[in-house]
Amino acid sequence: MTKNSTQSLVLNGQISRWHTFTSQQAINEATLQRILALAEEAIAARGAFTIVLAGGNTPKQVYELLRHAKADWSKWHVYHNDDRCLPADHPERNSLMARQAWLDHVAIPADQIHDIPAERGPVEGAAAYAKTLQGLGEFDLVLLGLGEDGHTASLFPGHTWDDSVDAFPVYNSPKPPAERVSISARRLSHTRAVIFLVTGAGKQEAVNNWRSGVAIPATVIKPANGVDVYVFGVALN
Ligand SMILES: O=C(O)[C@H](O)[C@@H](O)[C@H](O)[C@H](O)COP(=O)(O)O
Repeated sequence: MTKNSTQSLVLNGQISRWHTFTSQQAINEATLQRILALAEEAIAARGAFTIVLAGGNTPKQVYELLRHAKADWSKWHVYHNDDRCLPADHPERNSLMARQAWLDHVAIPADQIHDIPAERGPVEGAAAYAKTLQGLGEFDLVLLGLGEDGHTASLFPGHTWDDSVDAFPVYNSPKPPAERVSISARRLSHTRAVIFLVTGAGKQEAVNNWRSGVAIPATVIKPANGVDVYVFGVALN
């Protein structure tokens, strides 16, 4: 048995389904299988699969599993939900992590991998990415992480963000670096599926707040089909 339970909640207008796993391997494998299943569905239905990647450390092991997966990579289109305003080859860049762990090792056409040009700075990078996203319909899957303070993507507590645009500049991020580019909450919510990947005791307080109705930034992600939250090493009190 690799999964403990699934519970559904409706809080702050967000539908969330909580899936707890009994090991890091189990949560990684379940995430991999769900991504591949959603890709097959999307490609069968619409001839393409559009995925928006999470940054940070948590998803890296899943990206490493994707490196060895069998998929019709020619139909995959990859975006990022945020990135840090650092040089493109900086080890802290989310896009570099995804390329090294996975994208450099599979045959997704180069023009179907859309890094955020965050090296151009928050304003230019956001404007360029908003152009990249223009006219793109519903995403098929958005992967998201959760920060200890309840942030997701680069939507931080106490910040305001412009939901009239698809991508926006971030300043004074409490998680270094201070300057970033993020897809907006509204645009991240325009998706057929969301998986939050949440592991480790450090996320316990954020999960407790989320599940007790505190409007942490993760709660602004409100796709019509709700969000799936995959957790390991965090108690669902
Ligand atoms: O640029 C980033 O860091 C991410 O966009 C951020 O939202 C991340 O997903 C969370 O902070 C969780 O990070 P970990 O997975 O490293 O805990």
